[in-house]
Amino acid sequence: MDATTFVLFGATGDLAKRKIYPAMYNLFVDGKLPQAFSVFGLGRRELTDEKFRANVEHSIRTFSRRQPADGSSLNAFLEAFRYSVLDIGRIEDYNKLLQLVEQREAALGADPNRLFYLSVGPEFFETIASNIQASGLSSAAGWKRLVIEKPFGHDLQSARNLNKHLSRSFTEDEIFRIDHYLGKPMVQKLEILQQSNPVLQALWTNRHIANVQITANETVGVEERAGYYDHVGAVRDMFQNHMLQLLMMLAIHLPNHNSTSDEVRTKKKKVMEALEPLFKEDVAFNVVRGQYAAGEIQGKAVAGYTSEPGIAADSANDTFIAAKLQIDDYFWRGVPFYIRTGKRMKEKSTRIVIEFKEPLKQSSQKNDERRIPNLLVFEISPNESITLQLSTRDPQHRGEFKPMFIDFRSDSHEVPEAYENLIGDALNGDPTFFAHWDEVELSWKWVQPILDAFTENLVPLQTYAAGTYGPAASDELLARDGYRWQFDAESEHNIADSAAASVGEEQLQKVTQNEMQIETKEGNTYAYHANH
Ligand SMILES: NC(=O)C1=CN([C@@H]2O[C@H](COP(=O)(O)OP(=O)(O)OC[C@H]3O[C@@H](n4cnc5c(N)ncnc54)[C@H](OP(=O)(O)O)[C@@H]3O)[C@@H](O)[C@H]2O)C=CC1
Ligand SMILES: O=C1O[C@H](COP(=O)(O)O)[C@@H](O)[C@H](O)[C@H]1O
Repeated sequence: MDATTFVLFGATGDLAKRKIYPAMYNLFVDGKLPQAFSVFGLGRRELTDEKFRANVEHSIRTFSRRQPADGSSLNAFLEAFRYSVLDIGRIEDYNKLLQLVEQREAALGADPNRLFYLSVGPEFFETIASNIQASGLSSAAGWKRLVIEKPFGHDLQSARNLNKHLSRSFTEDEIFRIDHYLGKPMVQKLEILQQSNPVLQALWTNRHIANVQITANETVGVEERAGYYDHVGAVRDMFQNHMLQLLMMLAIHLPNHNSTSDEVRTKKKKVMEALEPLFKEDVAFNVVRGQYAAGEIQGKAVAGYTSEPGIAADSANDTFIAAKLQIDDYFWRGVPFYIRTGKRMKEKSTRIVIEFKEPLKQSSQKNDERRIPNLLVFEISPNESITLQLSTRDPQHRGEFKPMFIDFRSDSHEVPEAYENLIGDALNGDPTFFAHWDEVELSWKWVQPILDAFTENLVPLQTYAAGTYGPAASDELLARDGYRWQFDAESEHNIADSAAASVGEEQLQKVTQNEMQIETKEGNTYAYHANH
């Protein structure tokens, strides 16, 4: 891997502490950092190198999925870290930084490849990019990359302005826009699973798929981010970026060979271009806008959104959004995609559910409660799993339809954090799992009528009690088409619970992480296995 100087703006901030340092440490343990590697942490606070390293160590000990086995390997890692005071608006600080960086590169005999990571508020992105260029930090003979955190713009116009500004200092190939959902291992697996699996390839069309449901539910509320969140809401915070990226990753059809990042991006762009546009007048019919009221989560009473510290009592900000989208192309025409995301929901779960069409009509009513749909479920977080729910019934006795589950679960300790994948890719110069400008622009373009409709109050703000699955209107959005949200905690998503529910608790013989056996009253044994 190329020698790299990692220049971290916002080195004293929350993201660096909770995500970036632990991710770097895990890359180091896995031997995925360059041999010649230096980190320059930047912030206004006065810190010595020693204090900075102690802070980094603390963050690793608190947040890393792996703990240092011995001091010497941790010290070898920390040796790469240096701190420099820098005020983003002061060009002199960049000039001073350039000297320090050059000295370090000379000491290591390393090529001047520089990765600039902007872990600061979005109001600073343009100034930093300009000052990096003006100071000469980016004009050395090596490569330069700009890794930029979200949010990328506040609406379509501001995103375009930001991109125009950044492109004065960095080319598109040099800009790595982080969307941490793209770093989640299960999201990355979507691409590989589809490419290497003829079963999935054959199923991935409107001939077999009835609808797709994409959920990102959180139990947390606004936390300490009132100032930021009350201006963005669920639509900007989650929907425009993470949720639409999940949609793109699910809906792309890739060629039968290892795709290049250009191929992936081109196909993702095609998905966005084929999304049926939503007109402002139609938003109320296709989009549900919600805000949490007081309620209870896991037995604990929680406040409503407008009673949260820093939120105005009359705030109409959305903490929940659900929407129906349609992709008008050969593969997906006629398949509704339902997307929802919300705070203070009943459970933390990010998942994609594919509901297949029913070959056997069990009932003339699509939304008959007894119906057992065939589902493929990608559980993205907090735990990773892939579950195939098959509708079946005992062939001898021709009883009721029952679900049968084939379930794969990953060992959570072995699963890398999203930031590990993304920082590793940025160091390698692989842009596959970063958001290209075309995707970002098309996402904002699609979302803009929703923003306008919310601003003009064309969509009623529905309240939902904290600890639920959102407003009733979210269920109605699907019920209208004869569907319902699948796999919520109170439905069949726990393999053990659901197996017990389907055959009777006393018959459940054995459930391990990857294997389950059920013996029915008739003496039939069903074994369900996870396939590694
Ligand atoms: N925290 C999170 O979980 C997530 C954050 N993000 C994004 O990451 C970015 C950083 O967020 P977060 O770490 O939470 O923010 P914090 O407020 O915790 O940290 C901000 C950082 O910016 C530095 N900073 C602020 N003003 C200046 C200045 N004028 N000159 C130099 N440095 C400055 C601060 O350093 P100092 O005070 O020492 O000057 C601090 O290191 C944001 O874009 C956010 O949207 C994205 C996803 C999740
Ligand atoms: O980007 C964001 O994501 C988090 C949710 O991320 P997850 O990895 O825990 O699913 C969300 O809480 C936050 O509001 C948003 O800015």
